[in-house]
Amino acid sequence: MYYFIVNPSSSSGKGMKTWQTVEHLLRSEHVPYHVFFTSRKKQGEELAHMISSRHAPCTIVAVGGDGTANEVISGLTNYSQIQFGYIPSGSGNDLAAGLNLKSSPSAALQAILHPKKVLPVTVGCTHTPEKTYHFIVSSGIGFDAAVCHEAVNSSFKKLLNHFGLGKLTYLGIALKQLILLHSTPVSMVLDDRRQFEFDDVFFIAAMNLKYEGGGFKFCPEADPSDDYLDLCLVEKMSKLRILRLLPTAFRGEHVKFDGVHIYRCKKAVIRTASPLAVHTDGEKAGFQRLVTIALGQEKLPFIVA
Ligand SMILES: Nc1ncnc2c1ncn2[C@@H]1O[C@H](COP(=O)(O)OP(=O)(O)OP(=O)(O)O)[C@@H](O)[C@H]1O
Repeated sequence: MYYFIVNPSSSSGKGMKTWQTVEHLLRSEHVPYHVFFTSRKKQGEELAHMISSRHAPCTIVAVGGDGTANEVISGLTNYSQIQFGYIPSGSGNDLAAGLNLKSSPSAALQAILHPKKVLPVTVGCTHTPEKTYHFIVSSGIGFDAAVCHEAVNSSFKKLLNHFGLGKLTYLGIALKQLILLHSTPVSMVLDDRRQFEFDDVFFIAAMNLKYEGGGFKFCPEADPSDDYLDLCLVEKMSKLRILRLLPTAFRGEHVKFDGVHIYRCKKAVIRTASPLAVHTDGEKAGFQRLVTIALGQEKLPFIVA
């Protein structure tokens, strides 16, 4: 049985149109399915938990943006008994880009109905003193997270989505956030043994996939099935230099800049001198001075082709 969890309001209403296309195809192929629509935050997580604990074995499909995929994945249990599918209809769509998923709803659905490749994907966990959050794309602290915090309720995002340009939201807000940008001392321990101290850091992005923020290829070598997180740490530099760096990050060429460091680890403990914004898959995870970002143990069977 196929269970669909649909965020109708993703990408400013595009989610409903995407679902209508998908439903038409399901009916024309006489595929048995159940559909649930989310109407508020966190409902995707609750639905995913209910379906995976009561109805496995089954295929669970999220229809929406990266935030919806994040909620559904956060709620899933019984990984060995389910297959996860994703039909992108969001603003940024970094998850689809990172896994090379089909972007058209009909092609994405065909891949889910007739899977040729199911990738065992490791899900990440960001532990804060209050709560543990999950992520599949990335989790970050500092500048990139401040951009995500603003993008979540942005009317600019709604406007750009209206013209099919939602991806540019993050770049636009990033340019604005540059004005507010500040750095902080950071101490970081990787895998309980490699210790680093930095005087001034703008942000750290822990990447399971290559892209975040609507296409910034912060960790060009990130691979969701390799059991490692790739970290991109950007030290303080002039704002003019950041302005030059950001566009190169779309091609992953920012790694050549002095002050940009790439690490690979299974666990990162990050302490900052002042509280900084934290995100998981673009969703808010508060302001924190201490986070532990790590990969989980289990692998989620993710239909990728
Ligand atoms: N019916 C709803 N109305 C408003 N918000 C919803 C609804 N259902 C879910 N949400 C919330 O909307 C948030 C954003 O949704 P989603 O990520 O799918 O779309 P998006 O923001 O357009 O895309 P992206 O994350 O790729 O930028 C999710 O965190 C989810 O909790």
